[in-house]
Order: sequence, then C-alpha cells, then structure tokens
Amino acid sequence: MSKLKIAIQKSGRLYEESLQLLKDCGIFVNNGKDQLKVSVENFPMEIMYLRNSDIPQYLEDGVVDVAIVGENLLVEKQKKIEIVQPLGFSKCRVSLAVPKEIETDDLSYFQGRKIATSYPNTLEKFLRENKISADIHIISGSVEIAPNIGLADGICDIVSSGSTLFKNGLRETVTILISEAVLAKTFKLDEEKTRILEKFLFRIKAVLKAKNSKYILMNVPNDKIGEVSKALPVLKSPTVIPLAEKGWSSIHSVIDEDRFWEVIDELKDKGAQDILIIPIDKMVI
Ligand SMILES: Nc1ncnc2c1ncn2[C@@H]1O[C@H](COP(=O)(O)OP(=O)(O)OP(=O)(O)O)[C@@H](O)[C@H]1O
Ligand SMILES: O=P(O)(O)OC[C@H]1O[C@H](OP(=O)(O)OP(=O)(O)O)[C@H](O)[C@@H]1O
Ligand SMILES: [Mg+2]
Repeated sequence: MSKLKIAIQKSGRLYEESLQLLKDCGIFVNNGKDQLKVSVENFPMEIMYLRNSDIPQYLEDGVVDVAIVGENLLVEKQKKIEIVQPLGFSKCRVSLAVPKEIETDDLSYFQGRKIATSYPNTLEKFLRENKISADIHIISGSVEIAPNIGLADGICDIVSSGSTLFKNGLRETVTILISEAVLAKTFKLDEEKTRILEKFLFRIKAVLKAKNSKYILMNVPNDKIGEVSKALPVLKSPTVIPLAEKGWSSIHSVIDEDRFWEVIDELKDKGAQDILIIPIDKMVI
C-alpha cells in the first residue's frame, strides 16, 4: 500500500505546531528529529523533515505529496502547487516598514529608494502592481537590521507581534499580504494517495472545527427554553435535559469561539443561568 509523503519543517516556526496537528489527528510519530525521514505506524504516511524554503520546489516536482508550509512562502516561490487547507497557526503578514522617524505611511515613500527583503518576488510584484520603482536588496535573514546599518531605506519582511520591528526602531507602514500555515499538495497525486489525503483532511477538519468551537451548557427555567434555544446557533437543535429541581432544564449545545461573548450576553438576557463552557477535543459533523 502506498504512503502519503508529507514534508514538515525540520526546525523553526512551523515545527512544533505541525507535529501537534499530526498528533491531534491521531498520527503518532516517535522519532528524534535528527532522523529526516520517518514512517508512521498507525497511518499510511511518511514524514520528511525539510527546510521550509526547499518545500515548494519539492511539492512542484512531486518529490513530496503534501506539506505544511507558510502561505507567504508559496506566494514567494510562485510554484505550481495547490493549497488544500488553511491550518490556523503561524499567522503573520509580509509588510513594508520604515525607520520610525519617517512620518509617512504612504507607499510613494519607497519610490526610488532601496528596500531590503528576503521576499524579493512578493515585493517586486507588489511594487510593479502599485507602479513604484525601487531598488530591491535581497538578504536572507535579520532583515530588520538593514536600515540601521545604512543598507536600505526600508524593509519588507514578516511581521507578527511587531516586536522585532519595534526593537530595531522600525515602523510597519504597508501590509503586502497576510499568511498562515497551510496544507499544500502537489498536482502529481495518484488516486490511492488522493484517498489517503482525503482521510487525513477529514481528521484535520475535525480538529480545526473543534478548536474553533466550545461546548456550552446552562440551566434554564422551562418557560424560557424556547427563547434561549433561539439564541443558540445550534448544530441541529439543542439537547434539553430535565433537572432534578422541578420547572428547570439543562440545555447543551455548541457555539463558535468567535461568537462566544456575544452569545453569552444574549443567553443571560433571555434567562439562562449557571453557564458552563467546555473545550471540545474533536468534532465530526
Ligand atoms: N514571527 C512569526 N510569527 C508567525 N509566523 C511566522 C513568523 N515568522 C515566520 N513565520 C511563518 O513561519 C514560516 C517559517 O518561518 P521560519 O523562520 O521558521 O523558517 P524560514 O527561516 O523561512 O525557513 P527554513 O526552514 O528554510 O530555515 C514562515 O514562512 C512564515 O509563514
Ligand atoms: O513581529 P515579530 O513577532 O517580532 O516576528 C517577526 C520576526 O519573526 C521572523 O523572524 P524569525 O524569528 O523567524 O527569525 P529568522 O529571521 O531567523 O527566520 C521574521 O523574519 C521577523 O524577523
Ligand atoms: Mg523566520
């Protein structure tokens, strides 16, 4: 039986959460990461630990079948690859930044200036689309230092919390793109591997859905059940269980993490009491 070859970053920003996702999907990997190719016992999968920057090429060539990579890297490398599923971690953006003394946020500041970056293709395309002509200076890391050592007038790099920019006296002015970790696949996938990928994706979706949802239970006077139920964005209809105390019931349901506070206020207003919110481990719907 064939195995789905998945590439994962060997070390760096994506490593921990990529492995955690596999674990949450019930795919157990027992190895030290010095072993660069590892088979999984309980799923038809083979893991390859690679440098993030090499992964897009391997995907395009079909050397690996799927990979967990930053979306920004796929944009940068411009390879023929398909994004199958955003994964919700390693969220960041690729932005332009200038020394904090520069007062303008306007893109025209960069006209005729020098910009240091590790993402030349992304930057070049963005500048071309916005009719800015600038001198792109490629460096492979520590980009934020460039303006301080007189190497460039501004930079284009990854920003997440913004603390690297701040510590280096820089200020974010224009966001070029936003990114998160994604599961990407090669176009060269045969039928058998496509079936394995579907199985893997089914598990990933159950994990992601559970992460974005909460189990909610509350006590409600029986005459308020209708009103409270209406406020719940339920999967089908809420579970209603009578309490030992006459005239009261317990209502159980699932709500989206991002609607959480809004829904709680409404539930309280409609008569719900003793509201409990519980994390969900997996969710198959
Ligand atoms: N500060 C950050 N916060 C959130 N996500 C980030 C951050 N920096 C990078 N990322 C994301 O994680 C990915 C991997 O970044 P990382 O710095 O670990 O590797 P790299 O230096 O690009 O690659 P390599 O594995 O080739 O050395 C990036 O492509 C980006 O999508
Ligand atoms: O906005 P922040 O939260 O400060 O994150 C941004 C920083 O994170 C990344 O570097 P990383 O730490 O991955 O180092 P690297 O350049 O060696 O990859 C990126 O290149 C920025 O420098
Ligand atoms: Mg980095």
